[in-house]
Amino acid sequence: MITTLTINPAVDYTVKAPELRLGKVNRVEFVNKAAAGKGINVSKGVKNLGEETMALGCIGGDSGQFIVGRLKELEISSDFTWIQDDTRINMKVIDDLGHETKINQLGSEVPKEVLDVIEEKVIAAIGESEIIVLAGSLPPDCPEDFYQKLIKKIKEENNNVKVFLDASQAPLKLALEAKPSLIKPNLRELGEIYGKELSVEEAVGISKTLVEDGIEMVLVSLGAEGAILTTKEGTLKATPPEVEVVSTIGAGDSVVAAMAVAYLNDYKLEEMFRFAIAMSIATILRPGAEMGRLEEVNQYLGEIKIDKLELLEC
Ligand SMILES: Nc1ncnc2c1ncn2[C@@H]1O[C@H](COP(=O)(O)OP(=O)(O)OP(=O)(O)O)[C@@H](O)[C@H]1O
Ligand SMILES: O=P(O)(O)OC[C@@]1(O)O[C@H](CO)[C@@H](O)[C@@H]1O
Repeated sequence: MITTLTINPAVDYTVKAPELRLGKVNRVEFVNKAAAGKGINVSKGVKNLGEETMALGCIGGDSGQFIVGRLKELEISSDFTWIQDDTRINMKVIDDLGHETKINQLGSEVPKEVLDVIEEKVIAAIGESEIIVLAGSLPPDCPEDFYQKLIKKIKEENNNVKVFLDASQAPLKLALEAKPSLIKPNLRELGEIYGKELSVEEAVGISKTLVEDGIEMVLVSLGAEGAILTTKEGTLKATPPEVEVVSTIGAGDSVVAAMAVAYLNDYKLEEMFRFAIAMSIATILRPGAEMGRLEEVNQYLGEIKIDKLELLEC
């Protein structure tokens, strides 16, 4: 079982406004409404790839009700903790030039008692979970070391459970000390925690250091350029085919979902990475935060080019 935690979920409204004009009335072509937030997206991806998943987190109001209802329809188990305030609504506006403008709310504050309950639920889920995915931003006023402390607690409880982390900024930087099993920043996010813009070569260097420091897998996503994956075995670079993108929203989450499914099923590293990048292609051909499906992933596996960049001596 792959358990996900989304401490700051969202309902995503993705609209297509062909010629987005600032300060004008924009009429939209379509609306896609989705139960989202990074961990929830990972659960949707895991389910589409045929594995069991449980979504944890906190939700509130009508948007919270929508998320619960949608996950039920998708047959995804969830055990959310309710808060008084509404779950946020995130707007994504896609135009004809392929720009994706994302307007993400900060989210509702989560009382300390609720954070404690959620932590307890994560710890309780360890028994039946091989992998726990912690993903997305933290809500306002949530301590920035939330992920760091939670990873430490999970490891104290059971050192065999794998923790995959998809976070950014201070929560990611602080969590590195707790040594999650996998991190998946994009190139910009990795640069942010080192205070500079990074080249891919610099990202490989940093990934090697992180692996030497005890993080098992560092996957840096590079948008249309693909991704790099560094482990003790070295660094692999995946290059996806050129495709006509529908929406890249949730592409990173789909990579995390597929890495988790492949890890659970003991895939060899190269096949795991190929599977994850094929999943991202299946996902970007779908609207909004819809995740790719297994049959589509299988269709793209052969089109992902994997190169070995170098061996890492640890
Ligand atoms: N324009 C594109 N063309 C081909 N593949 C893409 C494109 N954009 C993204 N991808 C695929 O999706 C993967 C993840 O994308 P990206 O690096 O944008 O993640 P991200 O920034 O975490 O995204 P998000 O936060 O929206 O989930 C990439 O590694 C790549 O395989
Ligand atoms: O504001 P956060 O928590 O960083 O990201 C939230 C979010 O942008 O991430 C997903 C795509 O990865 C979307 O479904 C969602 O709206």
